[in-house]
Amino acid sequence: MRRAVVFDLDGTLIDSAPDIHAAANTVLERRDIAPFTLAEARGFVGHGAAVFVERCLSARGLSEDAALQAQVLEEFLELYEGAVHQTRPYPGVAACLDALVAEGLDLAVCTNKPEGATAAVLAHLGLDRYFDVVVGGDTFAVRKPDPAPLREIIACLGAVGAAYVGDSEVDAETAARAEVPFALYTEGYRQTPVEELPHDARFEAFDDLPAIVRRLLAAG
Ligand SMILES: O=C(O)COP(=O)(O)O
Ligand SMILES: [Mg+2]
Repeated sequence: MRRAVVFDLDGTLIDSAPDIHAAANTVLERRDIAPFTLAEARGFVGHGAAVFVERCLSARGLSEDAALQAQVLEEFLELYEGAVHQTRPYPGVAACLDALVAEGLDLAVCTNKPEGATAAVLAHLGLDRYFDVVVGGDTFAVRKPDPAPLREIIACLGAVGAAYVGDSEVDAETAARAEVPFALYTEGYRQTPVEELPHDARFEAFDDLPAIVRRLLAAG
């Protein structure tokens, strides 16, 4: 009986906001558009690169300019794949993934980050070897919070039980719609108070996740 743990990426396995922030500001500054703080940029992450750029421009009153939006997105995506310099896994991530693999679980990633940037950062950090399936925001026609990518991953792994681990509003909604138990990592990019986000378990340290996963999979 195969069982799987599917992870969100940005704000869950890795703290990538500093690189996303730097890439965005580089593109905006080329056009004399005022840069954002790290906290502001972090708050725009969650629905993929296109929505991230839309949110940046809309915060500067530039949401009506479709041509500008397309150019900024194109330049942002060019920088995004190499945006790995400041990105780090959260503390305890590798040891946690080792422990889950040792328990015989299949691991996968379901992120809204573009597929190319996802592959690049996972390889850069040596995390790619853990995952049997990796789905990005542009892998399918739909992305989270549509439940289809998560469901597709679980079907593709042939898993009879699964848990989803993520940090955000998007992840909580995805898990609920896919009817998959959800563990919320509380140290990521969520904007909503923890109590207001539906979750089956929550954790602030990756050391605690193997026991949580065991409990969620036993209950499912
Ligand atoms: O890149 C994003 O907007 C979100 O990425 P995530 O789904 O891994 O949190
Ligand atoms: Mg996330």
